[in-house]
Amino acid sequence: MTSTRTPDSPAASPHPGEAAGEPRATPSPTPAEPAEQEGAELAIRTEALTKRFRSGQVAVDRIDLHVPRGAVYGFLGPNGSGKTTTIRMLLGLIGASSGQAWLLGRPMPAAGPDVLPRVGALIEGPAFHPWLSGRANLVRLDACDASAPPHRKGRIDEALDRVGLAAAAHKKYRQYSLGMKQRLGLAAALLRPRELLVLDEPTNGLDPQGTREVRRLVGELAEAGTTVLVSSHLLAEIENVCTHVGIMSTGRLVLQGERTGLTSQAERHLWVRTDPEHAAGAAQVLATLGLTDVVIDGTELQALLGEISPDDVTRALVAAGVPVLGLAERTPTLEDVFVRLTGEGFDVAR
Ligand SMILES: Nc1ncnc2c1ncn2[C@@H]1O[C@H](COP(=O)(O)OP(=O)(O)OP(=O)(O)O)[C@@H](O)[C@H]1O
Repeated sequence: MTSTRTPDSPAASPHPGEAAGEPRATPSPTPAEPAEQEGAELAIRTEALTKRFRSGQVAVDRIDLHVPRGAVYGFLGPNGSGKTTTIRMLLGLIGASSGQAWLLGRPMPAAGPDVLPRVGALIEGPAFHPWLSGRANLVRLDACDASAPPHRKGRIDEALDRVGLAAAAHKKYRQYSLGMKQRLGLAAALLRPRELLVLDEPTNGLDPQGTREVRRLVGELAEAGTTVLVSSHLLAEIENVCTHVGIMSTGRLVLQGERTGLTSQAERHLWVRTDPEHAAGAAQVLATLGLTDVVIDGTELQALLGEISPDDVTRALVAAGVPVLGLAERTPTLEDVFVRLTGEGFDVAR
């Protein structure tokens, strides 16, 4: 289950699997690692942040995250690639084995008490009471937040409304579907304005309509000036709403930057559709022209275009007697970039 944990509340005890006796991240800045300043350009920064569990597994391997203020940063990667572990370190819920992290320009976990009230989070972990209604759970969470602004009732109703839970507000939490639980977690993160929102897999358990709503909500929050870090193992679900992305693969940050820049550098793809009798012949034509990585999937073909123009491909196919039922240059997706970088499908788990 994924629910919310407000980082305002005291940090959780170390994760059960956390390595004991390991060196932790230096909590306060040293002269060699100067503190970032309030108002720093980056809402989140890490330097060689690393987590090694007691099992010996390095779940997060020296990552340097750069999340600019005002960005919607898609923190992407297959299941098990280290996203949640990173987020838990960022929020001070588990200690780092080495490396350093700053939130809103302040070193973590040392500055947690100051900085976490300005950060909303949706992350894994039990936080809601099963026998209370969704609304009563929010009232309870809000009451624990000493720095919450007044007018609690209005804020709670507004948060429930924003995530589409107004009608189910009085239902008991244990009767909520996974998607409703997820929405309640989001509502808790939205109880008051935050400078930074950290959402771990917010679309988990949501139907396509719920996923669209989360995307819209993230867009609205960003427009209002909130920096949002949103993690997902479903690239396509989230990539369109992101201004920046960081992609994890087996604990390493393999790619980071502005989303449009990352895909425009990727290689051009061609998609062709023909009839069943001509698919193999079409593949032959593409290969002869110099296209690479030609893949046939029924009557559809995909290939890397290189420097060849789609018009030349159309002419060559027609000249070879291949019926061209469809042909398009396809904009590479982040998944294409990921697969090319890692040689793995995006849904690979380990
Ligand atoms: N307490 C723990 N002890 C040992 N290994 C752990 C622990 N927690 C996580 N791991 C391992 O660390 C790796 C990274 O896990 P993490 O939950 O950070 O991945 P993730 O990218 O968030 O995955 P998902 O998308 O499935 O949530 C995984 O291989 C996981 O099995």
